[in-house]
Amino acid sequence: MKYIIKDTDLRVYKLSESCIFKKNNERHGQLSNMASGFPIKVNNVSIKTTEALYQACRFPHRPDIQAKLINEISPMHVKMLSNSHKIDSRPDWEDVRIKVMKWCVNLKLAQNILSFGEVLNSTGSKYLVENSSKDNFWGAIPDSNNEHYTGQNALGRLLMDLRQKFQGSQWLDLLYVEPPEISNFLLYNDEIKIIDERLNYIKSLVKYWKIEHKIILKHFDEADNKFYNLGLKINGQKGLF
Ligand SMILES: Nc1nc(O)c(N)c(N[C@@H]2O[C@H](COP(=O)(O)O)[C@@H](O)[C@H]2O)n1
Repeated sequence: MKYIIKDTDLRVYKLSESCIFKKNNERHGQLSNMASGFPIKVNNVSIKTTEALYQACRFPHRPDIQAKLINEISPMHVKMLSNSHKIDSRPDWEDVRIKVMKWCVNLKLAQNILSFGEVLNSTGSKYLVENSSKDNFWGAIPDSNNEHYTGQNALGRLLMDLRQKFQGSQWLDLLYVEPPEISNFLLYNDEIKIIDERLNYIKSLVKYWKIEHKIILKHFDEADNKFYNLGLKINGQKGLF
């Protein structure tokens, strides 16, 4: 099922059917954009959280603000800092923010495919819902008993969509992340292009195999070379896995 998000779309989620996430250190907290441990690299710039990446995308024409957001350690401070510069947001921000968020969470998975993939898998088929006290756009607001959550839950729905793709047969395609189709998608004045993590994924598997199975190392060395050559050939092309 696809989670197409429309502005008028309020939904009600039952606690018993949902994985509710809020704080990083609570259950399912790793689904939050504020969660650390899922670093991202874009145009060779290291970014600590999806929150920092998402907020930096508000200001493509202000690399100075992007740098402040990216260098900020606390993701909550990132959000507050971004809020303080809201007036400088790209003029079409409201129209493009869902596409940007989708790209951010895709990248979180592509660059942390085993760890974040495990987080997504651990939620089974439950609804994913960001618990927010006041934001019923990205999240959903609990009732007084914390039993029902009402909101558009845009972030949760993007994550459910991502989980569904991750659990499908084409999941390796998620390693090939195309930028959202929007103008001026820039980091530090440089255009953000396709991010292809397929070769890195293969290398990480080969590294894992070498550590875990030293005894059959020579076979994997041979495979490593083959994969590496394959990787060089496939670099930049879609759909070859
Ligand atoms: N931790 C937290 N506190 C809140 O009050 C929130 N609204 C959220 N939601 C997250 O904030 C990001 C969206 O920011 P904008 O409102 O678009 O500036 C996004 O990561 C939501 O998941 N989180």
